[in-house]
This record gives sequence, C-alpha cells and structure tokens, in this order.
Amino acid sequence: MADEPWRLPNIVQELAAGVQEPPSRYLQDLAGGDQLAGAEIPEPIPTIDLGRLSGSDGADEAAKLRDILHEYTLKIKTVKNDILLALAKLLELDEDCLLNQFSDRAITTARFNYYSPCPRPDLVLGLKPHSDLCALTVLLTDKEVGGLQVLRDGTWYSVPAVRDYSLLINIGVTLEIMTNGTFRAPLHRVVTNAERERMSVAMFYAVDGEKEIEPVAELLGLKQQSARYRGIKGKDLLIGHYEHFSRGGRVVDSLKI
Ligand SMILES: O=C(O)CCC(=O)C(=O)O
Ligand SMILES: [Fe+2]
Repeated sequence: MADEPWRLPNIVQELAAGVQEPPSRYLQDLAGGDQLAGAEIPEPIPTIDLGRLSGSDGADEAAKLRDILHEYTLKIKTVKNDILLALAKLLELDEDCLLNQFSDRAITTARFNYYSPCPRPDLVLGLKPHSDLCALTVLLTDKEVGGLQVLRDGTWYSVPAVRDYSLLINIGVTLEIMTNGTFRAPLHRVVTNAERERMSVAMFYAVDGEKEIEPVAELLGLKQQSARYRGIKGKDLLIGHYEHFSRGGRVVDSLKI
C-alpha cells in the first residue's frame, strides 16, 4: 500500500504521530475567519494548513499533492457535469437545467478522509450519520476496506469495497431541494474497522453561497408540482447544516413545507 501515489505523504503522518496538540506553526488562525461551524462545536478543531509545510521537506510533497489534486479535480468535474446532465434528462427537463444552477462562483471542496484502525468499532463511528450538504458528492472509495453505510427504511446497508478505485456518487441536500424531493439525499455514516485503516476522497459540488436554493422552476411548471421545500441561500443552508449535524438531525427536514 505504501507505494500508492495518493497516500498521505509521510511527513504528515510523522507530524501527527505521538502529538497531542498539532504544533501551532502548522495551524490556521481561525480568529475572525469564516468557520461557520465554530460556534456549534464544543471545542475548536485545529485546522492544519498544508501550505505551511513550505520551507520544510514537505514542500515537495505539498506541491505534488496540489498538482495531483488539480488534475483529479479537472477529470472529476466532467463526471459531475455528465451526471447532472443525465439527471436533468431523467426528469425530462432541459439537459443543462441542473448544470446551469452552478455559476462560476460555485464552491467545490475536496475532503480527504482518513479512518485509523479502531479497537472498539462497536463503540466508535468513523463519521456520524449525515446527509451531504452539497448538490453532488463524487467519492473515491478505499479499494480494500469498506465502512460506508447507507440508511434505507431503518436499516443500515454496507457499501462493499470494490477492487480497483471506484467512484461513488451521492446526492446531496442541495439537489434534493432543487429536484423538489425527486432525488433524495441519503443518510449515511462510516463505521470503523478494528484492524485496517481506511481512506476516501470526497469532492463536494456545492452552489454559490449567495444563490437561492429552491425547487427548479422548470420542474414545478412541467409537473405542476407545488414546492415541497422552502428556498434558502447557499450560505444559510451551510449554517443550518452544521446546527442540525451537531444535534444529529438533517437540515433538509426543517425546510420541508
Ligand atoms: O468515507 C466515506 O466513505 C464517506 C465520507 C463521507 O460521507 C463524507 O466525507 O461526507
Ligand atoms: Fe458524506
């Protein structure tokens, strides 16, 4: 596994090994920042800024990571676009109706998830139940270790690990609202594994924070449906998401009419 190019560079693992508190020189200054979740989290969570590895041996690794991530982002964007086109077609809407909801200020976020082995998977979750906030998530799953589970009709179903890297597409809350509930954002969680570490890379495709997220007018007109969700700005949905997440709920339920 160690020769896989997308694994975390050793420098980061060394930084983390045996450290109770990350050294302050690697931490992002959150004061005055727009970390919306901050108020809802009992203790601030340190955010490590990989850019601050510059000047150390990690500079090369940080540059490599940036280049790989850039290339990956360009490729995955075409997957995201194709899926949005296909979903619009399924809804019998103009093909670019969903794609057009993303302006050039739309926000794409990459999240690298690392789940270390846990001696008590019966007590500890890797990620607690949530629905993704964005419109679409493209998840590069670990090819050997499963852990992702999806809730359906009260039962958690495990998503098996698939040999070779595979992409898993998840509908997010934003798309649930835009499609007036035709596509639902599933609740999912990650369970831990006693022996094996696990990694995943999630690309979250969200809209511009200033955009009003609401059921698309074309859909309401065509199907003569009434809106099942209140409209909400992207940035307010983000605040609501973390408020509900910390209490174990789903923001989308609070928007249902
Ligand atoms: O690691 C996974 O399989 C899922 C990650 C996830 O749900 C998330 O990052 O929102
Ligand atoms: Fe998720």
